[in-house]
Amino acid sequence: MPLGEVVRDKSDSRYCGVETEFNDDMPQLLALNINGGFDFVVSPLMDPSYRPSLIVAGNNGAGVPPFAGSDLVLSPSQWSSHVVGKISSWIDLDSEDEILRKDSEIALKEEIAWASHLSLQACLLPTPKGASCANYARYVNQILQNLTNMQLWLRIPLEKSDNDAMNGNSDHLSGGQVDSWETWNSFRLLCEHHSQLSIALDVFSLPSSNSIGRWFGESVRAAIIHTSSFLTNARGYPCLSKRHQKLLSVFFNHSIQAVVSGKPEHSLPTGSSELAVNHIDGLQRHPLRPYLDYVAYLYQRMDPLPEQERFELGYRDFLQSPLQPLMDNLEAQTYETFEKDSAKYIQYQRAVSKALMDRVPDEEASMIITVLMVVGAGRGPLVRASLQAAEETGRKLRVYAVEKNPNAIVTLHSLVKLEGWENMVTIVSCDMRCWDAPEKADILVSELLGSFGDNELSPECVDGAQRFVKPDGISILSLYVKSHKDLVHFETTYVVKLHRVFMFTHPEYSITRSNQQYMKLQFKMPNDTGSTLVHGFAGYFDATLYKDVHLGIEPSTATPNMFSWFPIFFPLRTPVQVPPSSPLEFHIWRCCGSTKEWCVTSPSSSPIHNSNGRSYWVGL
Ligand SMILES: C[S@@+](CC[C@H](N)C(=O)[O-])C[C@H]1O[C@@H](n2cnc3c(N)ncnc32)[C@H](O)[C@@H]1O
Repeated sequence: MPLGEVVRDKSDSRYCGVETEFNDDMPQLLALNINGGFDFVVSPLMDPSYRPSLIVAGNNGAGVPPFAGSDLVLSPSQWSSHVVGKISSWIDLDSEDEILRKDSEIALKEEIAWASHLSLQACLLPTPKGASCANYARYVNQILQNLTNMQLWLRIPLEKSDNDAMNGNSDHLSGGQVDSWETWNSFRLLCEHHSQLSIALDVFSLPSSNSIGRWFGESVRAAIIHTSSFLTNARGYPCLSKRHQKLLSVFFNHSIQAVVSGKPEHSLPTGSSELAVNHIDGLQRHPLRPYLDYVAYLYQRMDPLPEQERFELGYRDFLQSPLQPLMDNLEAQTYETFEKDSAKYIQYQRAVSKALMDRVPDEEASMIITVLMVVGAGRGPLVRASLQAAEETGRKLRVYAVEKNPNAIVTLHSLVKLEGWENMVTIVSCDMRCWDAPEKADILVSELLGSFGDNELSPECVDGAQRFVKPDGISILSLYVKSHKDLVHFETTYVVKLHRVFMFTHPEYSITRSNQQYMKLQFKMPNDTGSTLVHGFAGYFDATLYKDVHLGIEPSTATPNMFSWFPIFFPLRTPVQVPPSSPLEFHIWRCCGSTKEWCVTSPSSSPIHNSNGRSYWVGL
């Protein structure tokens, strides 16, 4: 699907389109570009000289808008897979000139209606012309209410002047400063963040990295790269600066497609193979082919997506309710997903091995039996990891597998039989908080962490189980911290440092530790970022299983290739706009039963979210 998600793969080249001029011979235009190697064309749908007022005045209302051919010139699948409609760029719905404004209103609706008739997947809307775009946004908003599947890509130049470099050609901000993000932000706010409104970024020279970073939190669908942005390499071929190259890789990583635009600006050296092969299968070589080849080269040289990221592709930016493993009984499918995450169990096995060696000296390995309890055993992967640790360290183990889900217990029983663990493993079908253990444990193994560490069943359930750990016993998980990061997008590597929020240790016998906690965090926006819109906060955890063996998803120390946990997202009901250099103050409370409440107090106050756990709580 040329206009669909870009799945990075060496065999997949469906990522690059081309912007074309008006051409009423659509079959020829398409053939030239598709045979020339492009995946889709961004093409005007209507003669650019058309103005509704002229037709109505001159033809007594009988005129037919001069569209690029009829719908019959291409097949429905060609229209929808290979054409992005480019809405006329003269359109200016906020013009002071009333005739132009009226013409713009009519033409915009006509062109969008035609594009819908053709079932195009997307239309490129022209860049808002002035500081005010209210009428343009009003019309687009009306259109969005009635669109079925089509996406509207608002064309926005990637530009932001530095504070001191006033740029006289600004059409966005007072005082001559340009920050095109502001234009986009105001437009999408007027359209209430409609999910079918997205962005096509026009890339010329590049602003600061911090300000570019904001765009990766937005729904950018295409990056339009102009031939004038290309440099010339030693062999005379077009190439991009290092910063542009890096930007393009990040675009590809965010499934943003490239579109080459403009006239060829590189006359290739005489005798080059490009010039020699100017006919392929009887067709003229595409004049923009060297630009496409260069973009293709950048795409192809990227490493293929790692297995884990491939697995996670379908989950990108998809909000899921956290699991409730105590209140609900998890399903087989969920356990199966956990069990595929071998990175997690390898860490547990390492931690149990270290604990066993600390607990039992080599000389006594054959005489001492260590009592290990897995609480929340599910279908047994931690039991298996523990037994493997015993085998690899030559220690003897007696395992209790405690699980409250009766369905998982069925699997545990058949696993024990199948693996011949009958003499080593006792299955206990019960809630760990009320189990009357027949003996005390040397090692307690648990894994009841949520994405934010404490937002599932730790620490409450694990606290409930520590009754049956020997006073000098070991808890594997022994410590976990949760950290916070402000966020505009799940994949954004954002510019502020992570902060530590809450910390829990196990076993915990101190009566002074309260599971109810409060933290105020202050983030400061860098001053070259421009304004940002904060939609919420991401939460991560990092856990020490035992000594130096850790497990976590906090990005700077994340356990490689582990996919059981995605970050948690604390949304803000209304996004908060944060000016550059301004502090962003966030408060979070951990209340009874791990319920969270949160709010922002600077630069402006939000309501307290999830007051009294009214919307989300963990059933304990
Ligand atoms: C996140 S799952 C992990 C399962 C298993 N350790 C794994 O890695 O696949 C947590 C398990 O703990 C169980 N559980 C939750 N609360 C429990 C409780 N209070 N007592 C016993 N089991 C509990 C759930 O039924 C679930 O099987």
